Amino acid sequence: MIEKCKGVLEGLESLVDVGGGTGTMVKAIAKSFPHLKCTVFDLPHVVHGLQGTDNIEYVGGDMFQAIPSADSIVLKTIMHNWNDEECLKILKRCKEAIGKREKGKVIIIDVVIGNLKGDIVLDQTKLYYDMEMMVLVTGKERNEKDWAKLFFSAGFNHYKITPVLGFKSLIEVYP
Ligand SMILES: C[S@@+](CC[C@H](N)C(=O)[O-])C[C@H]1O[C@@H](n2cnc3c(N)ncnc32)[C@H](O)[C@@H]1O
Repeated sequence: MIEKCKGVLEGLESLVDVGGGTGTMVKAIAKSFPHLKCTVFDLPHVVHGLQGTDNIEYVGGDMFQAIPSADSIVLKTIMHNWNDEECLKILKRCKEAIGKREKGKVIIIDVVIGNLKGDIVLDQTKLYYDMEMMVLVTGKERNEKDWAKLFFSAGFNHYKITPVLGFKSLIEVYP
């Protein structure tokens, strides 16, 4: 992500990685963007006892209740775990977290089915994950139309999909 989409994070002052686990991705981002104030947000038992740094903070909580406020909210491989109703709740909490910030956006890293026309292997991988999500959790993989419906229903205004991360894409969603 840092190699291929550095511009996505440029100019931002703060970032929250929702469902960020123990902070693997945030540590890499913080290294490349030392002035970016980063928060790793995950369930309390996941972040319990983890030590932050000058620009990394760990916060425990529930993304369905409230998400810490920031310029950018990252959801990496989160949304495909949840059904549409649950995703709508998460996106609404993201919108509240961005508030009226001028640079505010949500950055989603996830599958977009059918956006790389002609790549059969990637399409098959995406559909395999769709099946996995259906069987293991309440989630699914989504095509652009599914994503757009969620974004607009949650009150977002526009979005941009960049298919640069293998079978996953980076989606910027703006209030
Ligand atoms: C599939 S993992 C993705 C982890 C990481 N973003 C990645 O891409 O490797 C989902 C993460 O969401 C977290 N999570 C699940 N429910 C949550 C909730 N209600 N609030 C905050 N985090 C949650 C899990 O603890 C886990 O770390």
